[in-house]
Amino acid sequence: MSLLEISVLPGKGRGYRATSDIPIGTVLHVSDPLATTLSQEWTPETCLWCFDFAYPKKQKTKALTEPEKLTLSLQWSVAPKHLSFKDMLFCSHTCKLSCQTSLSSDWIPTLAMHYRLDCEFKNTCNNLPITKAAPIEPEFSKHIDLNNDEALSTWLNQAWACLTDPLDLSKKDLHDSDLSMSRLIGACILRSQNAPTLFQDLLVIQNNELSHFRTHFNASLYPTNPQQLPLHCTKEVYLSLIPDDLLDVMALYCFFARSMTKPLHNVPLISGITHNLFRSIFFRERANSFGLWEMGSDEVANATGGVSDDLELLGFGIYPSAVYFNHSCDANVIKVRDGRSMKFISRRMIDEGEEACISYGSVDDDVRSRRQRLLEHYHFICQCTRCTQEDLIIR
Ligand SMILES: C[S@@+](CC[C@H](N)C(=O)[O-])C[C@H]1O[C@@H](n2cnc3c(N)ncnc32)[C@H](O)[C@@H]1O
Repeated sequence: MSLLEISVLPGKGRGYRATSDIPIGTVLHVSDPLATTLSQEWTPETCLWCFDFAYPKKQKTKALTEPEKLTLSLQWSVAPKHLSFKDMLFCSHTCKLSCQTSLSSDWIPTLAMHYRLDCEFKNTCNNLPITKAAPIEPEFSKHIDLNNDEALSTWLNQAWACLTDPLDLSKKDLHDSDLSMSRLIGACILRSQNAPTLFQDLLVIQNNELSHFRTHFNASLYPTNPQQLPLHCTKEVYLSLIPDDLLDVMALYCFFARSMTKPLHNVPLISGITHNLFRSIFFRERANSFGLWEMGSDEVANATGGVSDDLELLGFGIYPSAVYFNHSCDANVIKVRDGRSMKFISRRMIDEGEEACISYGSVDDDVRSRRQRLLEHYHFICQCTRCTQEDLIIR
C-alpha cells in the first residue's frame, strides 16, 4: 500500500497525506520525469540521461555516431558538421541507449527539435523587440472582473490569438534559459503526439496561468478600475495591458512555433503547435517543475532540504507524480535526486493523516519575506503552519 494519498487540503488545493505513521528516513515516494531539460550552460558537462555532472570534463558519448550522422545528413540535406548536437551528450553508451529506448519513435523528432531550436535561436537574436505600448486608459463600457476565472481565461485566449497570429512577437534578446525552456516544451509536445497517455499525466498538474497573470498584472496603472479588464480589446490595448513577463512568454511561443514549423532543408517539421498547447505546458511547468541539482553528499542534502548554494543547477524536469507535495516552511520531507529519479524521504516522524510537505526553497527569512518570495515565484500565499502561526504573532 502506498504511504501517501492525495487529499484536498484547505487553502492549498491537492496535497499528499500520510496513510500511516511513517518513521524518519523512510523513502515515501520515488518519481520519474515525463520530460527534462538541461541548463544551456552545463550541457557539455552533463549527461542528458542520468545527469552525471563531469565538470570540468566534457561528457564523451555523442548523440550520433559518425555513420549515424552521415545518414541523417543525407536525409536532412544538412552538412554533417552542422549536426554536432553539442547539447546532447551522454556519460556512457548505456545512457545513450536508455535515452533512445525511452524516447523510442521520438528519438529522431527530438534531434530535429533540438536542431531547429538552435538554428532559429541564432537567427532570432537579431529580430526586432516587442514594441510595448504606453498605458492606455481603455474604454470600460464592457469589462470583465480580474477575479473571475472563466472570464479571465476567455480574455487571455483572445489576447493570445490576437498577439501571436501571425507569429510576430520577438524578444530583443533570447536567453539561454529560453532555449532550455523551449527544449522542455518540445519534449512534452513530442510526448503529447506519440505517447498521449504519458501526456495525460501532465494535464492533471495545476495550471498556473491565471495566478501568474494576476501576480504580474499592474493594476495600479488603471486606478479607476484596478480589478477589471476591458472586453474585446484592439491589439494595441492588449499590448498595453499584458504584463511584460507575459509578453515574454508570448514571444517565446512565437520563437518556438517558428522554430518548429518553418521550412529548414529536409529537417522534419513538428506540427500541431498551437498557443493553447504551448500555454497548457508552459503554465504547468511554471511553479511545478523540479530543479535538477548537482548531487551533493547526503549530509548536505539533509541540512539544506536538498539544495545547497555550493551545488550547480543542471536543469529542470517535470515529475508528474511528485507535484502533489505542497510547500511548508517547516518541511517534514526532503527531496533527493537519484540519477533521473527524485526520491522523497521523511526528515522526521510523520503521523498518519499528517500532510507530507517539501520546501520550495530557502525558509530562513521572516514570514513576510518568505511569503513574498513564494508569491513572486510560485504565485501563492503560504498557508503552512509555521507561516500561519508567525503571521498571528506579528499582527
Ligand atoms: C506543486 S503544486 C502542489 C499541488 C497543488 N496543491 C495542486 O492542487 O495541484 C504547488 C501549488 O500548490 C499550492 N500550495 C503549495 N504549498 C502551499 C502552501 N504552503 N500554502 C498555500 N498553497 C500552497 C499553490 O497553489 C502552489 O502553486
